[in-house]
Amino acid sequence: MRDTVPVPATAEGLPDVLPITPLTAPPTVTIRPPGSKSITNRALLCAALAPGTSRLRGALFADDTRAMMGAVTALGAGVAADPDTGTVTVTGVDPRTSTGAATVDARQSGTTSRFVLPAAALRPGRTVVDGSAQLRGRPFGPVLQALRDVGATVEELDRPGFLPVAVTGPAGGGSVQTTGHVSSQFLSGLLMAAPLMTDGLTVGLTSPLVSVPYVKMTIAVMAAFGVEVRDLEVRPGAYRPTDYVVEPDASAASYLLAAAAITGGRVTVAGLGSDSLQGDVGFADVLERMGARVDRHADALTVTGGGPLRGVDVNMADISDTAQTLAAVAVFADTPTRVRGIGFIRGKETDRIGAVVTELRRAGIDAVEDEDGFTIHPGDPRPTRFATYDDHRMAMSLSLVGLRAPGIEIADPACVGKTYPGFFADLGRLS
Ligand SMILES: O=C(O)C1=C[C@@H](OP(=O)(O)O)[C@@H](O)[C@H](O)C1
Ligand SMILES: C=C(OP(=O)(O)O)C(=O)O
Repeated sequence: MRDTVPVPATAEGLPDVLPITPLTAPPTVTIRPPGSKSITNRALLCAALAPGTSRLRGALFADDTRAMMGAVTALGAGVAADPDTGTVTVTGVDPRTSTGAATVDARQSGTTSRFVLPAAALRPGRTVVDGSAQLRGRPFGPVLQALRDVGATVEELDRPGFLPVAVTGPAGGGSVQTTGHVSSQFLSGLLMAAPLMTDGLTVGLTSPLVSVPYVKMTIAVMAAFGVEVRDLEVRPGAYRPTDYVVEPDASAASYLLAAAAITGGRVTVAGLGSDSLQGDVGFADVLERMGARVDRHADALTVTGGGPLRGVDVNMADISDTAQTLAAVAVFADTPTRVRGIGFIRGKETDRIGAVVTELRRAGIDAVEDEDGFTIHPGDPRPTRFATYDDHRMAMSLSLVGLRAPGIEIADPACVGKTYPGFFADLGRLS
């Protein structure tokens, strides 16, 4: 066990441009993707707020979780990370007793920044939260307003509603209203800090909630650490230090399962069972609707391709991190695919609707941008160097096109380091 945070942050060693070689035969392979980013970052924060020592196993080691490890360290928790065994040992802190100045660099991580702001608002000390230029372009207004409403002082240090911000507590809690349609991460962050607010917290939503399964995941991880959420109400209380096992990442699994569907192979994702906490396992249901075979086991998920794929009309508001994956699959279907309900993904790492449509069009595919999603007409992609917009999901999704079409290259492949540093190594296991 090492006593710093020696986390491999990037997909080191990747070239500036990576050619993808089409598969010569359908793959039959079992792969265990790395730990879930979303569960790792929730468990890290709950553990950091629990008095005592918690141990996370199967945690993700990537740029986003490195950001959260750094963030909770800045709030005063102890973090000892061992990437070789996937174990993180966290020594919790009571932020309400923490008075010094602190600085958090959330890097590119939406979860880290949106989860840590309410936790930082528990501290009587002043915490500056900032991130990469990309994260500075993503919305924060709703959570900043909610923190003011529960008694914290919030200073927007640049543009109103954006990072960097300084937050000074303590946040007393009570009840607060916030929006649901921009990001579910605001609600998740408020809920995780809530038990340490003097009055607890009840959250009301002023607009429909997107990414609903992530809030259920928040409630499940909080429960594992001993805190109950009922009807978005949290009573004052304490987290319990816990040994916690992190599932493999279901969004990461979407690329591997999609690869099976488009190449007529069979891919089993180990460790993702039918009782997964992650909504993104539902991506397999979409592949099933398209004609792939899906076998669900207690501790694994298998997709088998082979027959023709039909286009689908699908609302992906619950599983929007897999929308770009579906765009790549849709290229190889027999009929068009329409994805709805995901207008909010224009505010992620990039405008994901505009980006995926632009890139597929550059490859000669008839892709159309809709206000709340996109439509992809099947076609034969021509050789193309895909731009990836510093968005890990652009790189991972568009590389799927190259498993069938010759001449596909991925620019800046190292951007996968945000959540899946070993992605291209795992993709190579398909050939
Ligand atoms: O809570 C989480 O762990 C996440 C929620 C989703 O974001 P939004 O709620 O902003 O859609 C998702 O896109 C992100 O990758 C992880
Ligand atoms: C949107 C994502 O991440 P985040 O919001 O946590 O930065 C993602 O991983 O696709």
